[in-house]
Amino acid sequence: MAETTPHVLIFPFPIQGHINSMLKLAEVLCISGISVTFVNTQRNHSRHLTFTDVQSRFGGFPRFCFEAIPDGLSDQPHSSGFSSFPDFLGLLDRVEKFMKPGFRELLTSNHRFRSDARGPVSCIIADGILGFAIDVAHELGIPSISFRTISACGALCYLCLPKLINNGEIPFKDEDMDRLIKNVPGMENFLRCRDLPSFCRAKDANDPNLNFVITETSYSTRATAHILNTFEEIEAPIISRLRSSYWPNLYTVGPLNALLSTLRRSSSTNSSSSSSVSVSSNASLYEEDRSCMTWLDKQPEKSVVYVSFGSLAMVSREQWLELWYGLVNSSYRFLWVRRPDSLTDKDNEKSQMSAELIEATKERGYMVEWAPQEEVLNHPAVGAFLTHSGWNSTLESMVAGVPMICWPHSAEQPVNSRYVSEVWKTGMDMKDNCNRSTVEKFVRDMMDGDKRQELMKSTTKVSQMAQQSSSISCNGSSYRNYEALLDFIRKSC
Ligand SMILES: O=c1ccn([C@@H]2O[C@H](COP(=O)(O)OP(=O)(O)O[C@H]3O[C@H](CO)[C@@H](O)[C@H](O)[C@H]3O)[C@@H](O)[C@H]2O)c(=O)[nH]1
Ligand SMILES: C[C@H]1CC[C@@H]2C(C(=O)O)=CO[C@@H](O)[C@@H]21
Repeated sequence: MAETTPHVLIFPFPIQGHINSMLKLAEVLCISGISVTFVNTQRNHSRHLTFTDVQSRFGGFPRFCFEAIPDGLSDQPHSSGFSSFPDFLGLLDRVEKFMKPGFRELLTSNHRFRSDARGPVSCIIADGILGFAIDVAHELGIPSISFRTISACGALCYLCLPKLINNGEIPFKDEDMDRLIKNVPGMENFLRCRDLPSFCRAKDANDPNLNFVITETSYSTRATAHILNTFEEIEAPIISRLRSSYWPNLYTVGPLNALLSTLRRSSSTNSSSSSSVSVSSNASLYEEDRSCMTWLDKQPEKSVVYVSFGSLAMVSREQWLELWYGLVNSSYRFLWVRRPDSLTDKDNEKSQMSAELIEATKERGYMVEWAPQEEVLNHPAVGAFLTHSGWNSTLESMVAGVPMICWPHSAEQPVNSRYVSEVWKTGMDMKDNCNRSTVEKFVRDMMDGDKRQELMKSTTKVSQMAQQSSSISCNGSSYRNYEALLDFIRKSC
């Protein structure tokens, strides 16, 4: 009997950091001959068509298609949508009112997939915080895989939150943020109160954001299998504990940016077609300003600090100015991404800018609203990354071999920044500090201090491990795990 080609439906939480990693997984599966349907929201699908080359990127895969479901934004300007953390509860409301029924309708309606030449959906890969998608999969008898797009260390912290509450470790009882946390196994010697996910700083155990992540994380344990965008060598003890205590059928296939590059190279070498392999993996919901690449081309090697805080972080005018003065006073060059919707207080920012700040910025700074980040991190002029420690940014910096100065904002970023500084030694943690003298000191220490030599040794080693994990010739751990995931998906259909 002819082997049936699996038809996998992939469904991300509708924000940049989740879409990027899940669209990379979609392409990886397409290269392996799997039929893939990628479910976007209508707003994000429209942004992808406007700001990216996703149509040509997936045009060579006839068994791939996008589907777009309602998001409650159709009557709002194109620029609106979820792009700031305070709007999180507004987004959750739209997930409940529009995405949940829209997803169910997509899966249960006849006109969608029944006539689809690719055959019915045989496996659903849903974002680890969209628990309702697991319910729909169970109702339809379709195997479900939960893909949590954060680090393994972040995921373990979330899974341990009920225990932290039961043992009185959260909410915090006093102001001592350096007290060690006892109830996250494997982190007892270095994880402090201030390093826990930002939701743990809630004053009330019934905080809605805290309860959302606890509920969705517990939901995810019902999936048939789990995926993480990480690699065994960087988080081995945590991954082992996740498998033994929570997610026995766990596939670690990251860094997905490295795995995708590997499979693209392998595919273009093997395929007889001369079609050029897409090099872009841009899934941006904003327009990239590529002028920064021209500016970088004019800068000396390893001379630039790249500054970006992801797609959700909100920064006050006071924080911007402290960062700005710190960067300028460090005397190093900087490329700064200032997402247009990231300022909490837009008015009279210019009034605070002194003439010397403006002059110094012209001399050695460059600012864009959104950059081709992976290309920037791999540019020879970039010597360090001042980041918010979002997991995609952290992985991208690791693969590129760029050391990080971490200024975490929200979610599991504080856990990531603690691991970067204390465990992986691939950067420094500036957590809870944003004054100009601290920023200046961190940049100087990073760019030319003795500390840099030490950090570059471990950063280079981690970069090599990340590349090897997805290497076919090295039979890398993530490549092996990806092959095992493919086997699981093929047996599911
Ligand atoms: O100018 C820019 C800035 C960012 N990026 C890309 O945008 C993504 C940002 O993702 P990430 O670094 O993970 O940050 P967030 O957008 O903040 O991601 C959210 O989702 C992540 C994955 O779940 C979590 O780790 C974070 O805490 C959460 O804030 C990355 O792939 C970047 O390459 C660009 O392409 N251009
Ligand atoms: C808006 C944030 C709530 C938690 C989500 C998340 C996760 O998967 O745990 C990481 O950060 C954000 O993307 C989401």
